[in-house]
Amino acid sequence: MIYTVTLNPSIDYIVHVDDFKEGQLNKTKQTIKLPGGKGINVSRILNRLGTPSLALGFLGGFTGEFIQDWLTKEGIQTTFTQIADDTRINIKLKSQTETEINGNGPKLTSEEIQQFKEQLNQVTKGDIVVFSGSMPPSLPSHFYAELIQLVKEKQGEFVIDTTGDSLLQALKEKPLLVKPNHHELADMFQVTFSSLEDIFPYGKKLVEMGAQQALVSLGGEGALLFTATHIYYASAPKGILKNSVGAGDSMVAGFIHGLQQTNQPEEAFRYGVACGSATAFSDDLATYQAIQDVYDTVAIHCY
Ligand SMILES: Nc1ncnc2c1ncn2[C@@H]1O[C@H](COP(=O)(O)OP(=O)(O)O)[C@@H](O)[C@H]1O
Ligand SMILES: O=P(O)(O)OC[C@H]1O[C@](O)(COP(=O)(O)O)[C@@H](O)[C@@H]1O
Repeated sequence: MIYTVTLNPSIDYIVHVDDFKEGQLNKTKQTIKLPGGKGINVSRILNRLGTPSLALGFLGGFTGEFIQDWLTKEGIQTTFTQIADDTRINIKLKSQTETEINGNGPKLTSEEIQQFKEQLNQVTKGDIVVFSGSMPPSLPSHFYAELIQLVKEKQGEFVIDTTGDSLLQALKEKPLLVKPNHHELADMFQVTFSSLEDIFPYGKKLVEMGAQQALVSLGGEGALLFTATHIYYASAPKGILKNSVGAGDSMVAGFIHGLQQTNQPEEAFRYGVACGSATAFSDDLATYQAIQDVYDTVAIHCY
């Protein structure tokens, strides 16, 4: 079974404004409300690819209900821990440029946290747990480390898509996959990248430090995959950018799906790139058909 863990889900409120002017009254051209949060996005794409998963995390209030209803309608299995506070709303403002305002997240009680941890007891050998995204402020900084230990005790595998120290600490536990984007990778090692080759030593480092596979996404420039033996590069498939929110999560979902289907990292990479780009070319996350259309155009170069 694949479990996705979204500790800090969100409603993604996507607001299109023509010619946004700061400090003035602006009118929206179009608004879209979507269930968000990285693990939830992974579950939604897996579902479209026909790979079942169980979505875990915290949900509360009217915002939590919106997300739960949406996922139920899509036929996604969920066991969210109910919380008293409201799930956050993240604003994605699309105008001349893209601006994001992400909420900090709700308050969690110690009972709610304990209840959530008990969910991980159902993990068994060979299951994959996908830990994705930020944590609400009431969780301790070592929370992911604690959850990873729980999964390892059960002999499960884990994927982690988060940033900074939580990601660095997780590497020694041998994640099946990590997926920083190039900005996050540069921040982690306090460096700057000015060419594709600049990224190579740091991608390799993720593998040397323990990752079984490391995807480094490059937005509209494509992506790199580092394995113990190879470096693969895929330029981004061509299309019209509509909304890149969730592109990274779609890539993670595509990779996991591809790996389950074929057990070939290169093939998993192809699925990952197809899902990421297909989502970037869609208002919501990519549909199955959009993914298939892009899949046929992905070209991979092996270094
Ligand atoms: N403008 C774009 N055109 C084509 N593909 C894109 C575009 N933006 C993102 N993608 C695809 O989605 C993947 C993940 O996007 P990225 O923005 O790097 O992730 P994140 O959302 O985690 O920052 C990229 O590696 C690429 O394959
Ligand atoms: O948990 P975080 O890091 O605050 O990110 C949450 C945001 O990330 C998203 O999951 C999108 O992530 P990506 O664009 O990286 O795929 C949004 O749905 C959500 O608003």
